[in-house]
Amino acid sequence: MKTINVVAAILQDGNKIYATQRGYGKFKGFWEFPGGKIDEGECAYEALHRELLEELKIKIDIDSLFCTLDYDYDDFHLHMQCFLCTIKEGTPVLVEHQNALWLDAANLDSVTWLPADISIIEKLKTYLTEGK
Ligand SMILES: Nc1nc2c([nH]c(=O)n2[C@@H]2O[C@H](COP(=O)(O)OP(=O)(O)OP(=O)(O)O)[C@@H](O)[C@H]2O)c(=O)[nH]1
Repeated sequence: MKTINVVAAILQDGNKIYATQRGYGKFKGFWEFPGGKIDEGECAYEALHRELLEELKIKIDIDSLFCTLDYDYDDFHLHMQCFLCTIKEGTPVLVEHQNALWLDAANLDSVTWLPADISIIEKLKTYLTEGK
């Protein structure tokens, strides 16, 4: 099975995280962290800066790696690196996504996350409530 390497931004503003809703494709309507595939020749950081500029028209600061994740979808293996980030410049504009929400720990379960993201959500709740 082919592996795709993806980077995702866990955008933080105080105790809230930015969730975006996919606007196209097989998982249209599911919620995710903004980001996308690492292109050939790019490092993870370059890919994340590029994706956030393309998808949301924002410049970000990448603060730290929150987690890496491996997940088997039916047709590919996902390897995803998730970074804690903050917005450096701009206000998000939804170029590809159909909706977006700032969610705190109590509301993280109020949307339907992509299957691979469910394990991150549990970890994020602990991080947001206990700071670890
Ligand atoms: N961005 C993002 N992708 C995720 C998450 N969780 C998850 O399973 N994925 C999967 O990772 C892949 C990322 O691809 P993408 O479609 O966002 O990437 P892209 O913008 O480079 O793609 P495209 O232009 O080829 O559609 C998708 O298959 C998506 O379902 C997540 O939280 N954020």
